[in-house]
Amino acid sequence: MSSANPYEMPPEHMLGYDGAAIDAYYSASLTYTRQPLNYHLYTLPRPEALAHKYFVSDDIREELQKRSETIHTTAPPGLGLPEEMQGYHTLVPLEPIGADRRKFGNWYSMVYRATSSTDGSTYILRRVENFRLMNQSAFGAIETWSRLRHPNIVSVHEAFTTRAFNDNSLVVVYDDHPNAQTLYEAHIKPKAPQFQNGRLQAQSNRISERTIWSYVIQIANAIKAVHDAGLAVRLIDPTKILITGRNRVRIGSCGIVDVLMHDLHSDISFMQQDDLTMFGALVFMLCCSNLAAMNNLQKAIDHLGRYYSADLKSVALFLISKGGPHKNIGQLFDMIGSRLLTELDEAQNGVDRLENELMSELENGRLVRLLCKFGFINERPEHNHETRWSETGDRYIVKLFRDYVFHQVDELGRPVVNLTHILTCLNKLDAGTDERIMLVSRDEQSCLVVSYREVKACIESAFSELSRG
Ligand SMILES: Nc1ncnc2c1ncn2[C@@H]1O[C@H](COP(=O)(O)OP(=O)(O)OP(=O)(O)O)[C@@H](O)[C@H]1O
Repeated sequence: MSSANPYEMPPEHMLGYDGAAIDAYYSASLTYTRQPLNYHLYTLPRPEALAHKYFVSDDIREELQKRSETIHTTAPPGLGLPEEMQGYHTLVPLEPIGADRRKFGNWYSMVYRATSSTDGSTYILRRVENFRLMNQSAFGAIETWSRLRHPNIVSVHEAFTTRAFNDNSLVVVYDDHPNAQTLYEAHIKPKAPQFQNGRLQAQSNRISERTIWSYVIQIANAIKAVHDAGLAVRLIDPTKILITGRNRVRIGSCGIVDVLMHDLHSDISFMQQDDLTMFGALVFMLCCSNLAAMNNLQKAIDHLGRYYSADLKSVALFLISKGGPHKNIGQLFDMIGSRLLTELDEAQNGVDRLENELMSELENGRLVRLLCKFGFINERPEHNHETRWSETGDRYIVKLFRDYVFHQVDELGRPVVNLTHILTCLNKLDAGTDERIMLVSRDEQSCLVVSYREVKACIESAFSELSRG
């Protein structure tokens, strides 16, 4: 009896995967029009009671699909962007060109997504315009940053200067988190009013206490890792912290200030103290939904006290207080107490949820392999000088089975388009069950009763004949 497990089959039975046939470094000149995707193309609403799922849930699929679409978006022509630069191509600006621009210290900066020619992945390039590097040692900190990997920090890859933009630009390269939003965009930027109950109503930006704690814990965790590595974040601002998934925040733009301010030799512990103050200001800005919250501290404290817990207020005040040289990020964790456990619970629940989602996709690859085998065999115009190879012998049964799976019609002659039928048939075929089915030819002149086990054997023998050829 043949094995029911496709992974135990000898290699020639496995479907070949030719990595070289796929161009990972897709051509920069490739432009095409994207058709809007129907994200729910192949899932119908299912009764909740059906515990077993075949596909990952629609909202996760849609989110991941949108990220993938974002990665493949190209820039409109005529922006005058460099074609290629230090191993990166297909640059796409992530901010509107020519819009109102805030300065990054003394400099203007611009953010692009670009594809690496080395590994085919996309990265984020933050370019600082008109920056002249005086001393190569300014890149020293970038090396330390690039070794720091942390779940709440956008990883730094490398930095270089370039004249590709027709000026002297500094470029720092970061991990790409497609469709990330900054904390500013998500929580502070005023939202357009919306119609509710027939009236145009202002949208509140207030963040729940639970979410604020989650942000505080994640950012504190990142700052601790940075300080432990002997570095300082130096830029903690709602426009530079990204939300990269559900509730997940990461500090972005790390390392850039170290290069820009390299000549101003500051004491690291002083800069680390500064991080805590910036972090405290961030908490006030988020709680008040206002970038300028620190301009009127008393008002900000009153607001925080009115809408949030006393514990959160203590944390914010601790961070902005002049605590002396011994004040450090570790002390914050003593104040957070059991909220850390709540965060841990949530994170673990999140992993469980995703693992369950992953389980539902587990079988897809197996079924695709089976479908590919069908594709290799059915309607093959010729094999071994036999033009009717795919219509004769075992292959005839494979053809009838293909019709049984895909080409059934109902009593009125309408196509049966039922995914469950296909999945059931393919799973029984893969398992090689003894259940018997009746296969009927299209002209209804011949009729065969066969078991799934027999059909499976036919497919295996036809496929191995092809693989040997
Ligand atoms: N690592 C990253 N991955 C994905 N998107 C990113 C990344 N870093 C930045 N972005 C996106 O790029 C856009 C521009 O970033 P930027 O930091 O310039 O924000 P900004 O709000 O425009 O700030 P500023 O006004 O200071 O330029 C933001 O929408 C942000 O979500």
